[in-house]
Amino acid sequence: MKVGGQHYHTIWLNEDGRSVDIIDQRWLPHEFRVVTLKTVDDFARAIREMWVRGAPLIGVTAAYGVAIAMTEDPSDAGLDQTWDVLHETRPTAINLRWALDDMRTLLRSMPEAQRAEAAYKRAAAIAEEDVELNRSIGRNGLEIIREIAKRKKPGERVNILTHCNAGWLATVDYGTATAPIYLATEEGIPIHVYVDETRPRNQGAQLTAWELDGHGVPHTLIVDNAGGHLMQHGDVDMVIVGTDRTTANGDVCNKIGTYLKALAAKDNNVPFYVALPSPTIDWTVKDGVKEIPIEERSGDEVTFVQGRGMDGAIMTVRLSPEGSPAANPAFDVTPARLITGLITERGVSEATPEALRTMFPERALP
Ligand SMILES: CSC[C@H]1O[C@H](OP(=O)(O)O)[C@H](O)[C@@H]1O
Repeated sequence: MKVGGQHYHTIWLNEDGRSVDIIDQRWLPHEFRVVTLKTVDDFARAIREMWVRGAPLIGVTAAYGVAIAMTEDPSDAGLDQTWDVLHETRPTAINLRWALDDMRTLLRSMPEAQRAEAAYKRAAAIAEEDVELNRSIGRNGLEIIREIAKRKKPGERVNILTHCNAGWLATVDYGTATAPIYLATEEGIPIHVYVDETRPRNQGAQLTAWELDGHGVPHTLIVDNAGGHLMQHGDVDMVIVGTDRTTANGDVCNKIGTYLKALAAKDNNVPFYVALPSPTIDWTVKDGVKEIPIEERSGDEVTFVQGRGMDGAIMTVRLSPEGSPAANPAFDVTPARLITGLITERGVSEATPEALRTMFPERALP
């Protein structure tokens, strides 16, 4: 997407054909920093410390991490070691394991001398596929926004609530939950987005707000706990969020707080949609609450917050007493029963095993 009039992806191969640049999202919205990843450990750190984040982008980053590893040690042992190092970075987004498995399966069947070139080619293809998937999700989600817009009075906006950042910063480009929002804006449909700040990492306040501001999308930043109140008062026409792993039954794992938004939406008859690129479906899992590993991040992310001081410097401050430990589960699972629809690249699916099997017959497990 455009940043200051210049088009960017979130990740790209450098002209040396080996190193990879990323937007280091830890400093947004205050600073736009690009960093170069040159070793497998650089890639692992970037994922683990959330320099890059978002399920699709984590997968693409890992794919390039495998590619650079093949320039260092293209042996089977090197490939397995790289798989292990990158896989242990973050446990919840299925795209990480999907991308690592995709790369290892491809490369294992090849002579070592051909692995590096093939790996970069495949990583680039996965990145390009992500952009196309998101464009399709955008088109399919746009239909929903169009239908809601038809029911609005002249001059009224379609009010959309989103949680965390499932924007172009969570993918290579376009985003998943934001793709329909961008297309609706381009089409001239009057929309407005309520952006959950999304404690504790504040992906909404720092990333989604920055994205929407940069693209002229009307939006209002709200605290995470305001969404239910807004829905009770008819101020939200639809909710659209992303996902880090969706089960074969349609349960959706996403950033912590998503489940509570879905409960409020159900209670107020507000349609709750999930933008779901098919690589984020884990066909091996049925019950999301019981089976999806939920990342437990450092309590410091809860007890400290980063921002820009009055002097313009970026700083981190403590929020709570030193004697108060914090728990920090990074995701939760929204049961399929609370979901109106899954907006995939092939269309909008009900959140049921039958509907997902029908939409992706070649992927569903017997
Ligand atoms: C398009 S997937 C985005 C998804 O990833 C985010 O998690 P994190 O920022 O911790 O990687 C969040 O769950 C988003 O919905």
